[in-house]
Amino acid sequence: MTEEQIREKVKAELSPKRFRHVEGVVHTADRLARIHGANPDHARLAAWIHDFCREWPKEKLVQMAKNSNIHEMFFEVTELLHGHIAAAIAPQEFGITDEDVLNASRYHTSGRRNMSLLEKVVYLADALEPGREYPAVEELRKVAEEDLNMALALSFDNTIEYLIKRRHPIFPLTVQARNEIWRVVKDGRVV
Ligand SMILES: Nc1ncnc2c1ncn2[C@@H]1O[C@H](COP(=O)(O)OP(=O)(O)O)[C@@H](O)[C@H]1O
Repeated sequence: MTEEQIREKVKAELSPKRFRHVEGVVHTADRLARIHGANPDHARLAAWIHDFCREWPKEKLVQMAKNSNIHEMFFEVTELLHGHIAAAIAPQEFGITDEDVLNASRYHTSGRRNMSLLEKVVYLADALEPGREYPAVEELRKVAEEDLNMALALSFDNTIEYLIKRRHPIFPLTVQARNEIWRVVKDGRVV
C-alpha cells in the first residue's frame, strides 16, 4: 500500500480530531527521525498506523488481543492494547511487516526497556505533536530536538506524575523504561 492509501484508510477509521492528532504525530515523527538519524519513511509509517484502533471498543480490543498472541500483561491497562492490535493487523491491513515499525506502534503508549531509535522517535512524536497541550510540552519539544534520551526520560516522568495524580495504574514496562533511560542519561551513554 502507498503512504497515501494508508493515510486514507486511517482517516476513514478515526474521528476528525483524532486524525488531526495522527497527522501531527506523522509530521513530528518525520522531523525527529531526520534530526536524530532514524529512517523517516519508517517513522511516518509507524505514526500513521499507531492509533488506527484507538476508537475501537475495549471489548473488541480485548477479544482480538486474546486471539493474537498478545501477552496478557497488556490486558492490565486496556488503554495500551490499541497499539498492539494495530501492529498485529498491520501486515494484512497495510502490508507493513518491518518489525521495528510494528514495535514502534506496539510500544508507543507505554515505552519499554531497550527501545530502538525508531521506537523513541514515535513515542516522543505521540507525546509532543503540535496538538498536545500540557504544562511541560514546550520545554520537552525543545529538548527532543537536541537530546532524544533526555526528552524520553523527562516525558516518562511527566506521564508517571500525571498518572499518579489521577490515581491511575502505572504500567510496569513504563517504570522499567523510565529507570533505564535515566541511568543512560546520567551515565552519558549513547544507546
Ligand atoms: N504508562 C502508562 N501506564 C498506564 N496507563 C497509561 C500509560 N500511558 C498512558 N496511559 C493511559 O492511557 C491513556 C491514553 O494515553 P495517551 O498517551 O493519550 O495514548 P495514545 O496517544 O496512545 O492515545 C492515558 O490517558 C492514560 O490513562
